[in-house]
Amino acid sequence: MNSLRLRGGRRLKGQVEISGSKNATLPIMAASLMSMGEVVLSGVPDLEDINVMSMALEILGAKVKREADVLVIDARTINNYELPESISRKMRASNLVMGALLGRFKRARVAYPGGCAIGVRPMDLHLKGLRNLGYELTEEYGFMEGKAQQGIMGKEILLDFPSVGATENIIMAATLTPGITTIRNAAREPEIYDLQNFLNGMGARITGAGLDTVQIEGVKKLGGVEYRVIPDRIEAGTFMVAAAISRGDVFLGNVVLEHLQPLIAKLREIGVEVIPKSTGVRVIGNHKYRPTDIKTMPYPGFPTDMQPQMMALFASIPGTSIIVETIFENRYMHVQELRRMGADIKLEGRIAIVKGKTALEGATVEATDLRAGAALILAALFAHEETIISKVEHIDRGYEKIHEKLERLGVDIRRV
Ligand SMILES: CC(=O)N[C@H]1[C@@H](OP(=O)(O)OP(=O)(O)OC[C@H]2O[C@@H](n3ccc(=O)[nH]c3=O)[C@H](O)[C@@H]2O)O[C@H](CO)[C@@H](O)[C@@H]1O
Ligand SMILES: C=C(OP(=O)(O)O)C(=O)O
Repeated sequence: MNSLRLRGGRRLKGQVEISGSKNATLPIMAASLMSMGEVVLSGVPDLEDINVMSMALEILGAKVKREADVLVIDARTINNYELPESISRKMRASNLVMGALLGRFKRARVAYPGGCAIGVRPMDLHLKGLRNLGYELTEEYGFMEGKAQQGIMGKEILLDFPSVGATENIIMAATLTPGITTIRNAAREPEIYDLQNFLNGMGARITGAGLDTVQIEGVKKLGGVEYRVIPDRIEAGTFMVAAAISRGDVFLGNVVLEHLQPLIAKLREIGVEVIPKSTGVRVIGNHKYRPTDIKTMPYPGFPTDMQPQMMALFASIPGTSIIVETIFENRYMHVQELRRMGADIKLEGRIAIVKGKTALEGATVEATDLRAGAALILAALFAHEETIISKVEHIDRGYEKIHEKLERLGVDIRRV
């Protein structure tokens, strides 16, 4: 198992190129299963989660080839609609093949997904939505099994909560289901909009993604497409916070500023200078930050995937900042590790009270999940002495070559 050794105290300086979005690529890869042509994806990040999704597609019978940041997927030959537990358990996003397989075969058998220990993460909203379309869904022996009933037909579906994955699974199944499906209270994340654009590129008829009502007119068949995925807004956000916490000066290339608005607003409130440029964004830190509050919400609210990183930043700002985590009930695993580094954080249910300090101390800590690991890297940039972060495999799920990118910005970091 890998660890990262990181010596804090340096101001980050220079330029970093943001990779393609993990959370956009994963549903797009799943949706490729419905294509009767060749899918060529570019801007695909080199990440463990992407490798797992590639394996899932291959197990289902697709051919997947990778060259640099381009992935070529040929699903014309797939003949299997069952995803075994050995692969499903490796990550939460494996559940996204469900909607695609139902669309393509009108049958699917998918073992319950695994993923980070940030909450229970049930599948009820996915299954309820798919049932509404006329698919019969059963849950037995650790599998979700679906098949089309007579006369499946697009419908009005009202999601009880704007779940990202449920919205994506329903969009995919509805794409190859006759009639018109309308999803109300749909998730509005940029990754949903990217999925819509990708599917429409293959011949789907979807409108409204990015708003709370998405309409899908079922088509009979999808063809091939060449498509570039959007930049990763969470990787970008993490590097923005890295610039801020190290009181550095960093230019980020390959970003979509609109996707970063909830974070930019908070960074500016704190006193971080965020300067949009035509080819990216420049972030300049200083020593006069003010504490603030965040409440995680579905997009365009503040993203839960940036909550741990903001907690690290708050721990470096004298005064009291408050965090309310409303999306995942167990997304405070990083608190205990940040405390080892001297952070003063109290938890009251879903509320975290962070009393910032002028210094943190290096320690031996564990990345308990992906963004918790990112928060520890950020805290380590601010800490005196050396921090050793174990279980880096969690961080590698979502950050492409993170130690190399940080090293180029002047961080004293080693992978051991
Ligand atoms: C691969 C990917 O894109 N992952 C992202 C996706 O996860 P994911 O799609 O799993 O997140 P959801 O939006 O579905 O989950 C949000 C909340 O809804 C609950 N829920 C969800 C589905 C369901 O059927 N029942 C239910 O109760 C979850 O337990 C959670 O508390 O969106 C999350 C919220 O922005 C992000 O943190 C993840 O990084
Ligand atoms: C929670 C995340 O991913 P996943 O949904 O794949 O667990 C994340 O990207 O922060």
